[in-house]
Amino acid sequence: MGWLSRFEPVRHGLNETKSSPSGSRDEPKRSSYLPHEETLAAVSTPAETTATGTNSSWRESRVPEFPATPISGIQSLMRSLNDQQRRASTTDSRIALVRAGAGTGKTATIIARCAHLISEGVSPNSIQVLTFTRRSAAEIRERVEEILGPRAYGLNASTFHSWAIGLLRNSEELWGYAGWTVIDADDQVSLFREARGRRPRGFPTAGQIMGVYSLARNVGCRLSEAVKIRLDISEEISAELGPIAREYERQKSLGKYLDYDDILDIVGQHLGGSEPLAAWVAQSFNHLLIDEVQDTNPLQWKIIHALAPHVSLYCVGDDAQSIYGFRGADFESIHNFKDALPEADEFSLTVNYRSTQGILDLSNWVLEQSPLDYNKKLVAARTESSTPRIAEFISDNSSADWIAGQIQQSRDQGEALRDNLILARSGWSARSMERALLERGLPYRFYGGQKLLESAHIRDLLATLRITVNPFDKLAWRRFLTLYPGIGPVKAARITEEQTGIYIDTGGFDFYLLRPPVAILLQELLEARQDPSRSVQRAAYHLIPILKDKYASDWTHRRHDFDLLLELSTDHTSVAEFLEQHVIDPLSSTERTGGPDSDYVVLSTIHSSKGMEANNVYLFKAGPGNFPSEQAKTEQEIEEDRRVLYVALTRAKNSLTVTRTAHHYPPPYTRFRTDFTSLPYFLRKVPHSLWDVVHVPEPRNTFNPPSRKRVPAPPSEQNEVIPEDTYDEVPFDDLPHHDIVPDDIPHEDISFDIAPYVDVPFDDLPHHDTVPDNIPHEGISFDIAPHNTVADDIPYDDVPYNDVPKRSPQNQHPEVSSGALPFSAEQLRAFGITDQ
Ligand SMILES: Nc1ncnc2c1ncn2[C@@H]1O[C@H](COP(=O)(O)OP(=O)(O)OP(=O)(O)O)[C@@H](O)[C@H]1O
Repeated sequence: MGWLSRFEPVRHGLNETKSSPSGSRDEPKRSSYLPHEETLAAVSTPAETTATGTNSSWRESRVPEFPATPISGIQSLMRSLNDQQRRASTTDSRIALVRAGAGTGKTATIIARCAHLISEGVSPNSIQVLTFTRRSAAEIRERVEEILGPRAYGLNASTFHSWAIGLLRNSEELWGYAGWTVIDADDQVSLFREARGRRPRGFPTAGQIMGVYSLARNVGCRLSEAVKIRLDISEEISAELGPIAREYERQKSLGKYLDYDDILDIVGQHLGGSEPLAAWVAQSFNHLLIDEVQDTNPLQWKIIHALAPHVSLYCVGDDAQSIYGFRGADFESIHNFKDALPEADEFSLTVNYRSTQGILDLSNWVLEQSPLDYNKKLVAARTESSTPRIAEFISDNSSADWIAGQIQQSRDQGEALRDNLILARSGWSARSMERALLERGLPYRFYGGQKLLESAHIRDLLATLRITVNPFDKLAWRRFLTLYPGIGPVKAARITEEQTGIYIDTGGFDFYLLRPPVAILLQELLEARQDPSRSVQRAAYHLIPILKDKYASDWTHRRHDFDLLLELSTDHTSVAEFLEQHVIDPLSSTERTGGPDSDYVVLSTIHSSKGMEANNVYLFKAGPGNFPSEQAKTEQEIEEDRRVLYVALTRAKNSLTVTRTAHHYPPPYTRFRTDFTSLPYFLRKVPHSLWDVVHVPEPRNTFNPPSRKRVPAPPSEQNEVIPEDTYDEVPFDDLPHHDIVPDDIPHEDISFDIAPYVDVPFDDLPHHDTVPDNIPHEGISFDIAPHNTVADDIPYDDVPYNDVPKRSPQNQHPEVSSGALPFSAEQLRAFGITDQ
């Protein structure tokens, strides 16, 4: 079958052979997250709706749904735990905090906790685990199922956002966001770009404004305070950001959009504002378990706090692994746990089962250098020894080539590729590593890179589907219409206004006013709204010829993504659900490559590597400027970067190799004119006993500046950084990826791979307009690196800043009737949440 024929009219559609996401097993449908009909019926009984949320009400409602019977899986699990873990996982405390260091078995303990509860007779349906990544939610669920078998089916484990959107969706009449579209960071930036308008050079970019606005919402501070933390701008400019945020909110309301921040904020505000509502929501799960609690931000805390009186709360975390401060995570929340919830019992786990003592010694040393007292000295249970290695290179490319060579050698000696984990600070900084792996033909999966649904060709296709779910989605209309030759932004905006107006008046579109191809596709998609795979097929069938032209330069690379998209769509029962789930929990485009048994190297950003471990870990590009990052200015930011390094080091089981590059591209290719010796650097004075220096002969075919004055320092000096005077001008043609930039682009404006740990949408990069559309943007960065501008997982508005209006019926779209805070007594009564 030809490739395009997959997208031709379906006779034997994929839906006919649709299997459950977890395979052929007849898996009971996971419980919907929250108040659904049965729950509503149940809470309508006065005795229960008046639950006050005291301990006794929690205990009374904890009626076992399965008889407690011995299960051999649980017995052997309990035997495999140490005393501390066993005590922590079987506690009777209603509120518990397990605070422990890296590799001490926190994940093992939360899994054991779930298994213990179920074996005691608690229904898996009434256990809700909240995690920070889809991967760890899936891991917890799968491992509990491995231990207990079918008895564990129905355990709820999801990310905070996924859980919160489930809550909004399962009782839409109450919350009032039916038909609203969840938008991702790219769409947010587009709205901010419009709200920002034509401001002069030097004014914060749309991405930066979005970043500070999100920060304000997450930490609950005023916008102007967030600006002071994040941006170095005058008060006059800062004052202009309030109206921009207000306009953003207005546009969101008109387009019926929810951003990431809205999802948690709406839930947090409502639960925090109404105890009966919190009690009602908590009816769906008697046990709430939170993984990585150190990464919760004030909004997430608000939710936990509101639910705490009504459930058994079990939290695990490690303060030394708190690395999400940039999106509002409160490092102190774990320290203040007992103040917030005095009833809590604390448990600690102190023995590390993952790493050799040599690896832990280096990790411990890194924390010991901190002015903060982490009070963590990891001790290995393992008796084998290994000493970490440091290898220094003259360029990132030679470092990447060497790592790839090491992995290839180990594979030749029979080791699995999956035994190797390569860690980089950002998707951008991992690029040269990807190139080296590709060159050697080593399959890899990349965690934390560009997400599938973020790529332009996929967004083009999905825009079409989005209109059918939310006819007011202006961003989607415009993206869809401008795909067609002859329709520019102005015409697209006119058609959008026209059609949304018609929709408000008639509840449908006027197809006669649209061009035939547009009308046909739209009509087909409207009919297929309950069939996501058919929708994807139809949209692909119509649009692929257009997209093929639009992305001609790298079409062969992009076209396979449509297969993946089609595969993903089969896991869902409606287009709305499909679109939403993949915005909430996006899948990296490489996460699904290879079959489940295929062997591949794992390449990950450090932030995405939480909870991972591997026999051999390579920390790529750990030089000055990265640890801490040059963008880390405040003490808190520097400390957070120390913890990022700590997370990276503690992923290693048997061997740990740190690489760094002594050379940085000189001006004019970057704006880095810094003397690197003057930068703070966590690994500058590492005692020689803690690592072995590997002297690597410079490999062939790597970036090698022609007039370089120095060779890598001899081993004795390798803990020192080579001074800046060794950086010579590097001709453009020696820069990696230079060949993707055509000759007519002004090369002076371009550098590559040098924007550490930022995911700035291409269109937000300065100079982006110097690069024509047919150049693959992924390969290009410019010499800017705003610090963590785009956070990918953040929550909405308590209006911590006075200048942005509260969400209320008055400032929403005419059709919208709810969203006001808090719910009225009438609303609560109507939904059986209260009876008076
Ligand atoms: N009691 C035990 N006996 C043997 N191995 C154990 C025990 N507990 C945990 N382990 C192993 O130790 C490793 C680390 O465990 P786990 O991932 O649960 O730690 P963690 O505290 O969640 O780590 P991190 O926070 O660093 O991701 C895993 O390989 C796990 O199988």
